[in-house]
Amino acid sequence: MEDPSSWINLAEVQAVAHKKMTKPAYDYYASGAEDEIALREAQMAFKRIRFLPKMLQGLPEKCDTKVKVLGGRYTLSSPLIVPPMAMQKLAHPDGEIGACRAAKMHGVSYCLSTMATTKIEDVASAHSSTVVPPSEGESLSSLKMFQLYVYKDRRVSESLIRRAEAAGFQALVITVDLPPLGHREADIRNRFHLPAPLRLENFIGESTTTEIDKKGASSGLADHSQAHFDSTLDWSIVPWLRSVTTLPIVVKGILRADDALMARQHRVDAVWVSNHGGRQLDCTIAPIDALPEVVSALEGSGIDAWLDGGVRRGTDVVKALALGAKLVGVGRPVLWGLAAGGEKGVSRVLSMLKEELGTSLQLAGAPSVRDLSPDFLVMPGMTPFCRPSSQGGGGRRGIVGSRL
Ligand SMILES: Cc1cc2nc3c(=O)[nH]c(=O)nc-3n(C[C@H](O)[C@H](O)[C@H](O)COP(=O)(O)O)c2cc1C
Ligand SMILES: CCCCCCC(=O)C(=O)O
Repeated sequence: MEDPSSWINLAEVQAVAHKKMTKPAYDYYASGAEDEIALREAQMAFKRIRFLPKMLQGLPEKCDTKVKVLGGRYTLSSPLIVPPMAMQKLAHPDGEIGACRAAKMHGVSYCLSTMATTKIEDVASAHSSTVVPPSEGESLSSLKMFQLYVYKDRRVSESLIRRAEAAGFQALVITVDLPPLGHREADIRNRFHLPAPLRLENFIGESTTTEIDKKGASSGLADHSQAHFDSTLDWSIVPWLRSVTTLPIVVKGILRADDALMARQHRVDAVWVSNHGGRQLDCTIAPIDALPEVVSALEGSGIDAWLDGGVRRGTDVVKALALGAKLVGVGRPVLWGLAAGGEKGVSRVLSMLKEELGTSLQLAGAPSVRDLSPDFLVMPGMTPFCRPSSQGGGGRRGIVGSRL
């Protein structure tokens, strides 16, 4: 199991990573808040959705995965994104650089966390200098984005934004579902802290103390977020961000249609449906179950809906796309790949997922990700039926909302 090419699914990679990681690091990555209902539910909700595949569609040999995002500004090779995840060197010395390089090599977008163990500028230059060979005659294209936690001292946030913009990041993702930090019992029990020589590199030389690198009485994460993160944010943060940057703004952590409408009113560029991997408020709705309402609140606005949480299979990606997501994030499996095999491990995780996505599109009968729609799915509690059209050609499908 040492050789990434021997892995055949994402669950297997987690088992390899588990053996290699220290308990506090593994627990920090794997765990959710409190009883971990939201964590489990995010995955389970995908499994309750069924496909109604179309046959004999005259598909191309390889289905097209290109997507347009951020109001059509960018055409990307893949709908996949690595969401922001803190402290990637806890997994492997390749850390954020290994993960962003592997993502770029697969045409997968990458979002860097504020709480990284590698400096913004170093990640940007590693990403820019990664040369992607054309794949089947086509050049792969993806984005690099920066995720922001808003600090009580706005000068800290402003300086992070300016550094990210200067370094060439193409969008700013603001996370709105933390703080305060969720109640993560494993981290409290382990008195989680960042082991030396790892540091939160974006704060070196800044006045912000990090707390995370000292073993305290409880979780260093909770200490840091309580000391520095602004827990009083409201929608006025969007105009403030606009006053600091011209980058597209993505709001991450939305689960409700009325919040999506507020995002629309504030003209954000994308709404990222997420429950933070079940690490914040426990017992939240699964992101995939929240997606349809958010998509309908954004309809006609040109604002993208993106999604993450519980994505572990190509079929999960297809389901999210069919329900209207433009980008789909895969979180922990990337960390498991990193822990188990560094950059090569992340590369293997992304290649398995891309392969599963390609196969699932073909089996579902969709020539491209843009051809997907809810029509390919049977949602929980609904019974599919097919009836012949009155003209006798083809057939029309409907969904009866009766309970199974
Ligand atoms: C170890 C870890 C660290 C994370 N750090 C951040 C972060 O710094 N910023 C953020 O917005 N989300 C963070 N998240 C949440 C992810 O961006 C994403 O929403 C979540 O992992 C998706 O769920 P999944 O792991 O089931 O794919 C983190 C998640 C994990 C597992
Ligand atoms: C300072 C600690 C806040 C946690 C930052 C990382 C994160 O979002 C997570 O889920 O963990």
